[in-house]
Amino acid sequence: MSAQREMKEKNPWHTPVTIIITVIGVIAIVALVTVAVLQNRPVSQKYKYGIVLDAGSSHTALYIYEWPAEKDNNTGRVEQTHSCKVKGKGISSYASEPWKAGESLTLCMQEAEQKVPKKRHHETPLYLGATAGMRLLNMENSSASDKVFQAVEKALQKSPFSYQGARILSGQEEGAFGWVTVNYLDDRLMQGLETTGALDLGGASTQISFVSDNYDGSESPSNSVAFRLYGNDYNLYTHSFLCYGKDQVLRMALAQQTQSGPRTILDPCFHPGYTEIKNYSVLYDSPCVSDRKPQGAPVSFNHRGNGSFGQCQEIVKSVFNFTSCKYSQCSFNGVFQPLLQGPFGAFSAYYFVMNFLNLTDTSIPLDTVKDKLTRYCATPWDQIKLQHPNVKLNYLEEYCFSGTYILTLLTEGYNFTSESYSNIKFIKKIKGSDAGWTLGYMLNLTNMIPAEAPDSPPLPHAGYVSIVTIIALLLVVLFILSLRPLWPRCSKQPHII
Ligand SMILES: O=c1[nH]cnc2c1ncn2[C@@H]1O[C@H](COP(=O)(O)OP(=O)(O)O)[C@@H](O)[C@H]1O
Ligand SMILES: [Ca+2]
Repeated sequence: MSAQREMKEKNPWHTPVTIIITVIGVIAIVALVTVAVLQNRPVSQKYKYGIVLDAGSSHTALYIYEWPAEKDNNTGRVEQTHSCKVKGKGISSYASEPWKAGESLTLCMQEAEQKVPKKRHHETPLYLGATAGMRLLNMENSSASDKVFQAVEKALQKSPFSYQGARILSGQEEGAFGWVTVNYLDDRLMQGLETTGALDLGGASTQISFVSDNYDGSESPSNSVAFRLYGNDYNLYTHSFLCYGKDQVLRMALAQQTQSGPRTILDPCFHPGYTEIKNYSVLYDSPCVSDRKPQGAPVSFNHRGNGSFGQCQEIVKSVFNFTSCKYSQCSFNGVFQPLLQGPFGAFSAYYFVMNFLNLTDTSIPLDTVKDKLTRYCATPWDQIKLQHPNVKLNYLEEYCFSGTYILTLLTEGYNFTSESYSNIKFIKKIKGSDAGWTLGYMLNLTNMIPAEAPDSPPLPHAGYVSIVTIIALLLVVLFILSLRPLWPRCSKQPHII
């Protein structure tokens, strides 16, 4: 027998029994690990969708949200994937021809059908929420607002999505859901971090919402919204000022200047050289000013600008009432407001206006901001038009007024100081999703923010797989070692024979 052959015969690894056992063992381990990996792999990307229509006073916008299908309950991973701006004005402007309100939504609804995968259509919830424009129409003419809703419902019921209803949000809901959106997108809720206040400026109303340590909801309970989210309790202060959106405040400022029924006004909130003929009946056609329409006024007036920030601010201040406050402290119009606290995100028209004016940087001292706005307002209208040939004139003419209103609302109305002004961030989007009430509204209606913190698996996926693999390998080694008593017997057998 050669030395080589002897070695081979003595090597226990080379006996058929051991080889078979080892091969079976290895196959078993490979199978175990494969099953563990496959079983625990996140399900290949399947998404769910939700659609919210924001029927604002000035226009309607459609938002599509998306989240991983197996995680809808707890992970804070809902994102906006698409938005569509409905052509034309807000639904409340169709009071005299309601069917057009429904029709106006068609293009965006068709777009949504393209964007959401077909097999998900039937399970995709679709909501419409209307804000201050419809609140005002409902106050003014509730049958007209009902007809607008009927028309809108009819259009939305035709869609392949799971239509969940159209309704007017209360001011508290609008404020609170805006706050939920901002804090959800910033991952502040799940992690229980200090929250960000929300400032929303619309065309017909404006909202302020924040958590303040010295507010427990007992003073002015109508301004309080209590939440339990991811195991944390929040006592949110929120208030919505109807008629204090920028379009309605502009009406109030013009009403203030046309009380005597003049044929011409020289408006400091508009640029020098601006001149437009405006109709009294159009100006006063809103519940925010209708009771102040001057008797015996002519049909129209010549609206001329003289561009003075200081004088404009005086007019804007006159739309706030500071005379009475029955609470420990107030913002304006006798509305309770606790001490401002923490950072704030200011979105919607706050952002559009301040972004246009290049004033989104709140580290610039407030006095410098005012100086810049003073210079902007004093710039002749012709020059403004030349500098911004691509900006729609109906927006362009109002930025001096809107900028003045925003600074006045923040400082005189809400009591931001030159110090706390820097706590404000003017924002449009957070991580790709628009700041606004729509996301918070959908998260609430789909129960996607649990009251209690979700149970998280004790190990991350990779850790779990590694541990299973290591244990399996250990078992193989132990198994092979356990066969040791067989080794000498097997190798001796040929010698016996
Ligand atoms: O590009 C823009 N520049 C200036 N203002 C804008 C722009 N886009 C939207 N806005 C304004 O933002 C406001 C949006 O208000 P919205 O229609 O949401 O009313 P609501 O929230 O009071 O119901 C309106 O005043 C609208 O004119
Ligand atoms: Ca709005």
